[in-house]
Parts: sequence; structure tokens; C-alpha cells
Amino acid sequence: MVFGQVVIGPPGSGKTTYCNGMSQFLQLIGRKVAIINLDPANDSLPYECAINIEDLIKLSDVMTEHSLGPNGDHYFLFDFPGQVELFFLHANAKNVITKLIKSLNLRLTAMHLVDAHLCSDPGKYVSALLLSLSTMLHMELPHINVLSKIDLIENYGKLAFNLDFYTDVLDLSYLQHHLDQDPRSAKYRKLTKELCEVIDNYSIVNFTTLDIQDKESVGNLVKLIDKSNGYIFAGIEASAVEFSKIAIATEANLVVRKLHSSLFFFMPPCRHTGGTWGRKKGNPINLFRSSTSSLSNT
Ligand SMILES: Nc1nc2c(ncn2[C@@H]2O[C@H](COP(=O)(O)OP(=O)(O)OP(=O)(O)O)[C@@H](O)[C@H]2O)c(=O)[nH]1
Repeated sequence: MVFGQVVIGPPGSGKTTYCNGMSQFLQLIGRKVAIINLDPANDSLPYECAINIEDLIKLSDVMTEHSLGPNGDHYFLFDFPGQVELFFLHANAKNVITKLIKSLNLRLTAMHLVDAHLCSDPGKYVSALLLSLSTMLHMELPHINVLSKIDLIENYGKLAFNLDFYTDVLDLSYLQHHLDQDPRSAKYRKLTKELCEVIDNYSIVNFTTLDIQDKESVGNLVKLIDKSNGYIFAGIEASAVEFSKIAIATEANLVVRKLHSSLFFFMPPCRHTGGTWGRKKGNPINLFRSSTSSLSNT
């Protein structure tokens, strides 16, 4: 069995950045990651990908050449284009994913990224809910909706409700009330009400939050993904190895050094190290790289 994620979401929601940060994180905890870029418009990739659609060669050829696939025991991250109709309407992307799942015995989770700034406007938030619901129903995969770039949420002004309201998709009638205050939304009142009822009736949409530069945030998300696609069950031994990699050492001081340098996601953010990785914009992955090398140097 091979595990992985299908990373989808509207343009600019952070898919490529997510694949970059997530792959660094997973490699640090000992998983062999292969990123598959399926977005032909991704002209400046921040990550090294195992397979790039731009090369226009068959997936099977690449897998043979690089010994990827089930026997290589890699973890796959599929970076898709941002055309949302591919994931809630058209059958093509789903057909490709289904074929890959069958032929490679994949266990995939759909990671649906939505920019958190949509919470700052009730109308946009309703659209994000509808998009998420339609995508969940269409994709038929284990699915996690993510409010990405949560670190920027405060830049868009005070939210009308607590963040929990948006992540847990609480009583949408409050949202309608809020929309009613805006004269521009008045003529859509009935439509909004009906749409909110559809979302309420399904009751399957919720969100988790992500700041791709925050190691704790990424670590929590990995735990959710591992539960959703069964990695934790198939990989119990592997997980034990992943965790023990960080803890096992013959000398006590080595253990302490390794813990400080790499065991970040079990611990609350540490004040003197800042508790985040790669805070510097444009360089979100280097801290993982340096952590890995500090591990191997010890
Ligand atoms: N502050 C912050 N910025 C982020 C985060 N994730 C992504 N970004 C920024 O958002 C912008 C868009 O990110 P991309 O990863 O290119 O988004 P994408 O979904 O792959 O975009 P398309 O390929 O156009 O669909 C970039 O400038 C990223 O640096 C985040 O968690 N926090």
C-alpha cells in the first residue's frame, strides 16, 4: 500500500507552497516523499518533483526509471492546478485519480485548500462552503478542508465571529443575519438562505486551519491526514520507527540535542526558538533542511 495526498483548491490558495512545506516536514520525520506536479502552469517550482507533467512523459516510465511506486514505499503529494471545476464538476481529474489509486494501490486523502481570507466576507465564506461541499461529494475520497494562510487572517480586519464559527461551520443563520445588514446582499437573501440550508442539511463540511510556516500547525495536520487515509493503521511499525528516530540515542546529551533540533511537533512552541519554522517569507523550508542536517551531524 502507498499513501499520499491529492492537493487541490482554488488558484493561489497555497497548494504549491503546501506541497513544498509538507514534503519537508514528512521527510524530516523519515518518510520518503515523491511530489508529482500535475499543474502545467507551475513554471517555478519551489520543490524538486519526482514527476512533472511539463515533461510530458508517462507516469509509468518515470516510476520505472526512478524506482518509485509501491515497492519504493514513497509517500505521494499530487499538486493539482487551481481550476476548481476539475474537482467539483468535470470527471477527468477524478478518473485519473481513480485509475492511479487502482493501479498503484494508493490510499489518498484529498486536501482541499481554501484561502482563509474568505472568512472575512460572509458571502465569500458561503461560496467556500459550497465549493468544499461540492468537491467532497464529487471526489469521493477521504477529504480534509483546510483554511490556508491562517497566519494572515488578522490582516483582513476583525472577523464577524470567532474562528471556531468558521472552522466548525456553526449555525449559518447568524451568517445570514450578518449578510442581511449589507444592502448589496438583500436581493440574494432567499438564495443565500436556501444555499445555507443545503450546507446545513449535508452537515459534512468543516475546516482545519494551516499556517504552512508553523511546524505545530503542519504536524497537527499530518496527524489528521494519517488518520483519514489509514496511514496510522498500516504504518504502526513505521510510525514507531519515525517517532523513535527522534528519541533513540545512546548518550543522554545526544537525546536532548536531537529533541531540541527536531522533535518539534510533539512540543508546544518554544519561546526562545520562536516556535515556528522558516518565518522568513520566501524561505519556508530551510529550517527543516537545517534540522535534518543537524540530526545527521550529531
Ligand atoms: N502567509 C502565508 N502565505 C502563504 C501560505 N501558503 C501560501 N502562501 C503564499 O500564497 C501565494 C500563493 O501560493 P501558491 O502555493 O503559489 O498557491 P497555488 O494554490 O499553488 O497557486 P496556483 O498554482 O496559482 O493555483 C504565494 O505567494 C505563497 O507564498 C501561508 O500559509 N501563509
